[in-house]
Amino acid sequence: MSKQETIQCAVFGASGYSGAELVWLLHNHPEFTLTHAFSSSAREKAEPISALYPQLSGRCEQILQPWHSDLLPQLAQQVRVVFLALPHETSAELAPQLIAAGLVVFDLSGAFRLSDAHQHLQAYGFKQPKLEAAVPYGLAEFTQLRGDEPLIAVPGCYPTAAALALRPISHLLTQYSVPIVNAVSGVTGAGRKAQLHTSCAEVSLQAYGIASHRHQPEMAQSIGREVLFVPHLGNFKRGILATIYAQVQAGISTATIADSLAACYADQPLIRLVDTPPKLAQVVATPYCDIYFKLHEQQLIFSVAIDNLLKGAAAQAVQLANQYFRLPASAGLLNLGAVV
Ligand SMILES: NC(=O)C1=CN([C@@H]2O[C@H](COP(=O)(O)OP(=O)(O)OC[C@H]3O[C@@H](n4cnc5c(N)ncnc54)[C@H](OP(=O)(O)O)[C@@H]3O)[C@@H](O)[C@H]2O)C=CC1
Ligand SMILES: CC(=O)N[C@@H](CCC(=O)OP(=O)(O)O)C(=O)O
Repeated sequence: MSKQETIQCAVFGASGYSGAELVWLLHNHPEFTLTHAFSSSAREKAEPISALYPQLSGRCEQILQPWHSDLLPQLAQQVRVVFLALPHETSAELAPQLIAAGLVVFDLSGAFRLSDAHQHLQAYGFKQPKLEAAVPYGLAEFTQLRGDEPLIAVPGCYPTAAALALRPISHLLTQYSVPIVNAVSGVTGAGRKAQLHTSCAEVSLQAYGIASHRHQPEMAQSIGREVLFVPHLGNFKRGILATIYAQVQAGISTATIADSLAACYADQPLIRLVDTPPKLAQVVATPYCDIYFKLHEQQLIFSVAIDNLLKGAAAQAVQLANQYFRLPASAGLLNLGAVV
């Protein structure tokens, strides 16, 4: 494919953490060309993304521009695909306009992840816009995109880690097992906007949102059974380490679990089944999800690691776009490092 024939795309929320990672991935992608990067605080004066992220100086000088709805007809002519790395409610408002203009939207927010409108309202505090077609929930390893969907909901960071461990073995759990997901995230999970309680110097490893986080219903929907979720915030920059406990049926062996995971992920290049509990350092700045498990009597324990901004956000979105356009799952995702 010559550069002329690449797929033109745009990023909204490009000044934010997930948006900046998207810009970097798309800037380097062999089959996509990033033509527009929007940021709500971009001034009329053109400013390159390297003004916000100096580590990109000389490597990516993508201009950040402000968005006005007047730009939509022109954008729809120039671009096929749009990635939204925006607050949930902003995505909910913008995505229907982009779809109506004929664009394909990969939404990194939670605006369209929950299929139950009441659950969505409870979790997010605003009504989900009604769309004509059902929105696929894009846990990449478990989603078959046809390539004609107008909107794809990219899963949340914590639910990605939990579901990649639990989905392949869910049928081996006891009927009433309610898996417990304890996960620790770095502060980039809270986004770039400065807030005292997520500032690295203020944070000291702490649980929050116990059994009430909006990702709990998302995990339950993805896994197909109730879960108990306890997120924690750690004073490190990026990465999620999830420890997951679930009860398997009597007689299930280590080999059965290993075989289920191996069969499920045999052709999935971004899942690594590992023999020792993963360290965050081995996934940070990579698009991988590393999964380790141990069976102790009937208790199955997983240790799972992802980079929240990559496999938990930008890299998974690009992986889904790869699938949408029939490209290899890992196209443009390996050997790049990260921005933030
Ligand atoms: N951080 C993470 O680990 C993950 C994040 N996500 C989701 O991705 C999305 C982006 O998150 P993240 O990158 O962390 O967030 P950031 O806070 O880092 O960035 C948010 C972006 O949205 C823009 N923005 C904020 N308010 C508005 C508005 N009213 N109108 C238009 N643009 C606006 C900001 O632009 P500006 O600053 O220029 O105004 C910024 O570019 C969220 O929906 C989040 O839930 C999903 C998975 C993981
Ligand atoms: C550490 C931290 O604050 N993490 C965020 C979750 C990450 C995120 O942005 O949420 P989505 O995946 O739903 O988009 C939180 O708990 O709200």
